[in-house]
Amino acid sequence: MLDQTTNLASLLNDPSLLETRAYVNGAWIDGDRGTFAVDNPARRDTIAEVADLSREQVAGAIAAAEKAQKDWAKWTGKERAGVLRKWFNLMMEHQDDLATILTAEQGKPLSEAKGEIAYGASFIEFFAEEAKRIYGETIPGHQRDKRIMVIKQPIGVVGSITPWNFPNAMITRKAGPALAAGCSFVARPASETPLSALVLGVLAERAGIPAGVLNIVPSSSSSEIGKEMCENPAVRKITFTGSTEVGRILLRQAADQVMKCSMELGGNAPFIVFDDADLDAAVDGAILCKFRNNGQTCVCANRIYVQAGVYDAFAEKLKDKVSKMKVGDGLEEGTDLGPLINAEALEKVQEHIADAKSKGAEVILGEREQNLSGNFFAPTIVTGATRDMAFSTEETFGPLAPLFKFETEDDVIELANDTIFGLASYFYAKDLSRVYKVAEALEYGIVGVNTGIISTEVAPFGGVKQSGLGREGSHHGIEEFLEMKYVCMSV
Ligand SMILES: NC(=O)C1=CN([C@@H]2O[C@H](COP(=O)(O)OP(=O)(O)OC[C@H]3O[C@@H](n4cnc5c(N)ncnc54)[C@H](OP(=O)(O)O)[C@@H]3O)[C@@H](O)[C@H]2O)C=CC1
Ligand SMILES: O=C(O)CCCC(=O)O
Repeated sequence: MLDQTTNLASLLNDPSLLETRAYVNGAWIDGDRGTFAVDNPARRDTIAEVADLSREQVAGAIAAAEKAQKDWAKWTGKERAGVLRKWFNLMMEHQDDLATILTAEQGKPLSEAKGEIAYGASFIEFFAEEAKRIYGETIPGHQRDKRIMVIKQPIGVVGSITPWNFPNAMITRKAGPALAAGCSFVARPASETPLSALVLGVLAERAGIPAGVLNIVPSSSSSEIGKEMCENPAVRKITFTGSTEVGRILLRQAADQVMKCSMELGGNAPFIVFDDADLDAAVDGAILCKFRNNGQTCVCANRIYVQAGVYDAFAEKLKDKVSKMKVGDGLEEGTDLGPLINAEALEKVQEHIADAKSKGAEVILGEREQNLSGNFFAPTIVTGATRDMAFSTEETFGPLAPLFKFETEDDVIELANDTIFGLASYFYAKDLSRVYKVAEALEYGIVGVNTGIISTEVAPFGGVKQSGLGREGSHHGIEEFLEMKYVCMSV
């Protein structure tokens, strides 16, 4: 455990993995703006001071990435696959240390952090394999003397901005396909969780990824760095995960350069339990889906709709299981729910509960702030949720499960789709025709049927409506980092 007398490095098998300087052009550098503090959300104390890069330093990283990309693009797919594979192996070899660093700065339980490292590494493994399969195409010519060939080429320098909720996997899900495609990468991690990003730089260097191909640029000024990435003509693509609000800002900024953008933005996932569902399986699925990462996931259930005939039984079973979940420091054995990321996140959960109560909802479990020193909050269930309550339209991003009652399939589809978001959705049902109809009717990029976990490197992750643009993961994920060129030959 971390306390006043134990520092983070002493908890690691390989303390040299803990890096606080930025990684630019293969060198570890200090920030022109000094350092900024990284806090442990379980104790609210500072665990590291990290290099705070200026906008000019990030411009330098972009210039280095532009230069390095020219050679990297010439490597064969198999050569790129070789070093990416080494990077993957190193992540898995140091999985325990990477997870300890992640939990220390982000808060999630160590077992979940280990899961995230394996999940994050899986994108590097998957896209290392895809590096060899960037196929073009030939098209029969439109005239007798014409031959048409389509080739795929790396888009160039990629600017990446990622959030704190998955400080490892959100970077690897972007860097894996980018590097496999032959792009170079400048990553600006969330200011709450830069250590998990920097350790990826340490391992990339050890794996032999050439200088300048991967750059990690922590900075306390996200807006300045976002502007540099959008305004610098060397950057050809922005890839972002975070709130829809910031996604809109980046899209506006990127418009001036007509820059390609991938956006993984907010969600407001409905989780629907029909009366023919296996209720115990639905309860287990809801717990995984709602409380993973303490509800701080854009694919977490935000609204739980339960059909009238099974509403009370579902609420009772859910309450029974959730009441046994242990809240505590993620580094302690047996913790199911760690702290929330910061005080604002805690306030948002409290506001959503207060709003719901003022409109008639009943709290059947939780609500209290835990009697612990960090950003802890007890998992909370409210019944009697209605569409005028704040969580109907806004992501809570915390451990609050609101239960809405519905009568018919048509009603719940209308309710579920009544949002500007369209990332993940879930439902539990057995009737086959219902399963098909509902899966087709949900206006979401992802539908989980009889499962609460949908994340995998082999499937295309992404949303419709204001949840974003583009897909990450699967063979589709690499297309986001490639340009198509059509070559017309007269023979
Ligand atoms: N889709 C998802 O996975 C996520 C969704 N969210 C949603 O967003 C809400 C707010 O969370 P929050 O962390 O504030 O999300 P943000 O969208 O504000 O932050 C995500 C990333 O964007 C950076 N950022 C913030 N403002 C700018 C800007 N103007 N230009 C460039 N980069 C910027 C942040 O930097 P910095 O770290 O310095 O703030 C962070 O790295 C959550 O409650 C949740 O609803 C949040 C995180 C992930
Ligand atoms: O909140 C996010 O954007 C990350 C989703 C994590 C996952 O891939 O499951």
